[in-house]
Amino acid sequence: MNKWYGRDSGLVRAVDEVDLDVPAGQAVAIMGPSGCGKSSLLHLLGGLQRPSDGEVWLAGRRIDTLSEGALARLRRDSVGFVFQSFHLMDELTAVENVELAALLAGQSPRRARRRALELLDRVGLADRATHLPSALSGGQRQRVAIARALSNEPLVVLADEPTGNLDSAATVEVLRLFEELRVAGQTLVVVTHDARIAAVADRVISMRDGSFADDSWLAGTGTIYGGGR
Ligand SMILES: Nc1ncnc2c1ncn2[C@@H]1O[C@H](COP(=O)(O)OP(=O)(O)OP(=O)(O)O)[C@@H](O)[C@H]1O
Repeated sequence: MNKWYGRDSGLVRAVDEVDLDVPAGQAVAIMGPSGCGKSSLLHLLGGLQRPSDGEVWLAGRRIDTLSEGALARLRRDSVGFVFQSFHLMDELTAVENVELAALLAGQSPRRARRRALELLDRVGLADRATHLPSALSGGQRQRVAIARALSNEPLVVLADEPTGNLDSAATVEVLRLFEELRVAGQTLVVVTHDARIAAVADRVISMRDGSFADDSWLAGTGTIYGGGR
């Protein structure tokens, strides 16, 4: 698939002829210098952007041709997003942030609350459930964001520089969580500059100028991304 921005002499080939299969349960780290297309690729995988050319298949379903509404539902119900700057709602407590995502994904209020509390417990923040994000450390905020990303039981968690704003100790906390998710069989795609995250991934892809310069894994049968060709 391709993602181009601009045109003519201003054309940027942000994602250039990339062919990616990700089997269920694989933890993938995408690395590479600034501007090589990592975020653009992640946005294509999450249905946040459409490819300029080519197809995106998620769990056997072609997603790049979905309507805006269907794409929004797919993101809400099937994808967990984690961002560098957390993107929590400042006026909601930790548990409310997680709960809201579960409610939006269609869970009943009672189930959404129970699931939110379970997830906060899973990320080690049961005792911070009623704190506002402003009363949490960066690492704690990112762990709330990871709990939120899991609230819809996503097919895949997509993370864009999840430790980019964290100090070393907080990075280790988040690293430990990703490792737990990987062991639990959660499919993960993480864009990162952090070699420590890459070290716990099953597969490391290095990008250069929109293409894969290196891929530590030899493609087999695709079941999460790919499989549509
Ligand atoms: N909306 C846009 N319009 C025009 N060009 C864009 C747009 N988004 C990204 N680009 C360009 O596409 C290329 C890839 O950008 P992208 O953000 O995917 O790279 P990245 O590897 O994630 O970078 P970083 O590590 O700095 O976040 C860059 O040259 C960037 O300037």
